[in-house]
Amino acid sequence: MTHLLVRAARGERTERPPVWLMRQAGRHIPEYREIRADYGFREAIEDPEVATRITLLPWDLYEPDGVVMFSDILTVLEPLGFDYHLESGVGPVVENPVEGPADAERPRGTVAEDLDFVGALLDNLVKRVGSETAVIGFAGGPFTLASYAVAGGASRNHGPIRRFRARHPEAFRTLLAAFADVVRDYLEYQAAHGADVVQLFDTYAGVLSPADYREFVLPLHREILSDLSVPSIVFVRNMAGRLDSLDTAGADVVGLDWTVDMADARETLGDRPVQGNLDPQYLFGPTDFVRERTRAVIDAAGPRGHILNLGHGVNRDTPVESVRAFVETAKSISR
Ligand SMILES: Cc1c2[nH]c(c1CCC(=O)O)Cc1[nH]c(c(CCC(=O)O)c1C)Cc1[nH]c(c(CCC(=O)O)c1C)Cc1[nH]c(c(C)c1CCC(=O)O)C2
Repeated sequence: MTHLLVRAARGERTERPPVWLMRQAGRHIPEYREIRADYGFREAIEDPEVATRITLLPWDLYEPDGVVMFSDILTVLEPLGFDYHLESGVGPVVENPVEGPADAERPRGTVAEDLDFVGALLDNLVKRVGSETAVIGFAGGPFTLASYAVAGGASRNHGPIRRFRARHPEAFRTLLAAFADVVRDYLEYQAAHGADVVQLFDTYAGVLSPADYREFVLPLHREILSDLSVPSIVFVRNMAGRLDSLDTAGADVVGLDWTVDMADARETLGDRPVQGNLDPQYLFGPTDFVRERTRAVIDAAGPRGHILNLGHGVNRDTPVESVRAFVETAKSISR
């Protein structure tokens, strides 16, 4: 059986839109917060049994059309030669950030060895729910990873990596290319372990000027995504007005944030399958409002090649009832 999510990713007409949520396995779920009281963030990610339990929390609550492996985009920093941890209240911290242009390339590890816990997690998921729902893998994109690697953590408007691009364009290019090589290996590794679909989160690449995105990042997106052995989704925020660029990133599906009007996106992108794009903050409104706005997204996207999702990750403290209303709206459709 081909999963509904895969059929939509290929651009088929579906009887209803498949639905999942970015960051569905996380802090909006009370049981997640309980598990995290017993395990550190990296401990949870690196223990395949704990990561399996966390991945399946939203499956137990909502039965979405895909389960996204519980992991983080930053895990791949390890084979790239960076150490990191998550600091509560601060966010991710990279302990040995890029020091300068000479530091753009470091000795690299191997994905299959350094990230063997991800393969074990995917094996578990395929065994447990693979016949019922799609298993979704993912990786961070080169720009988003490089932003953390250069700034050493979250940064306001990604100033450090943008300054690095201005001062050291060749080192910037080398750094991104090294990241892209590992990311491609990593996504193929996930496909080999049974991921049905993979998503590239280059969430922050939209802070670049259109010309810089086209020159430095787009060719790498193509290198990563073209000819992968499973369908792929590309997600970059703040690309309203330049979806034509994103359309050529090599992905089967273009992810849309909530600042894009779905009907406009359809006009620009033609037959290209799309994913999105309800504003995650709408889930803090009344459930009738959630249903109505979700229905509007589904109607604007039409019956062919649409994966219903939020326009970005689900926020912490989002009511479980709202997420349920969102998923049920997709499931109630029959066409
Ligand atoms: C930039 C980025 C990161 N991580 C990710 C991105 C790209 C996409 C996006 O912007 O949403 C992607 C990500 N992070 C996580 C997933 C898991 C799968 C899913 O449910 O979608 C995915 C796909 C789990 C996580 N990753 C993280 C958590 C929270 C961990 C916790 O506090 O328990 C989860 C559930 C930690 C993390 N990791 C990162 C950030 C910014 C944070 C939050 C820091 C904070 O606010 O405390 C880096």
